[in-house]
Amino acid sequence: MTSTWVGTSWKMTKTLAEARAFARGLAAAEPALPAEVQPFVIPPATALAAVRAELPASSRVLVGAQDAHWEDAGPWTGEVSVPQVADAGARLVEIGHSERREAFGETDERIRLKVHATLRHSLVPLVCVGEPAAVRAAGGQAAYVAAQTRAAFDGVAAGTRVLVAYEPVWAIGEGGRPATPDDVEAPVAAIRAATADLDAHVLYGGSVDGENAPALLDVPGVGGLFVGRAAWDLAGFLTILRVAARG
Ligand SMILES: O=C(CO)COP(=O)(O)O
Repeated sequence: MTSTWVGTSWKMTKTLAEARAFARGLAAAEPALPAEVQPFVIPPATALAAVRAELPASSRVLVGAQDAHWEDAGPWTGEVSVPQVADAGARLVEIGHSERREAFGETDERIRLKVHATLRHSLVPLVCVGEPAAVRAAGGQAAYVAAQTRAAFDGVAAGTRVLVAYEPVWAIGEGGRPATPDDVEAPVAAIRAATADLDAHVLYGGSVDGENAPALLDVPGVGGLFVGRAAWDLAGFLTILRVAARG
């Protein structure tokens, strides 16, 4: 995976009409997008199939799910499984975002099970790791993300293709402080060491925008960006895709 990966999770935003409009616009812009950038979009589950349907069959844009259960089917009210999101058009499954770890009790063990479920169905896991502010204040960030990464990929076969997003919790969302390249370098090196036997591609996420994107992409070991708010409108996403190609 040598290209620069640039994607957005819409989290819990967008109606179907808004999702379709974004996807139509992205499809129209795609022929002019830089070939060295691999775009991806992670809509809410309600819009997954619609976004995929708006993109041409030949589109390079990959669509992902924000989460998926570790079992293939069964009495799990409110959940969706990997086969279901694959059926809706997902090629990626985001797993272990800090919002899910914090608000929905996502544990390292569940994340590991979800990684294995994703791989069982030949989708690519996008595992999010990142330290909370208190861990950063104590200087423990590299060890913390290395442990999260090792736990997530425990038992995964050597050479397996995976994505990891380094997303420090204190850098994400409203009130987040964007990480500096210095903040990012050691944790990314730790993630890369923890995935040395895998075909891993490491992204940075947390308050990315068109201004800070080039410097973050220059950090050794960073192979892309995972963007929330700044890419929720199409113009913002296209800006970051173009900036990433220039880096
Ligand atoms: O959590 C993120 C991507 O998963 C980042 O969100 P923001 O870019 O809105 O800080």
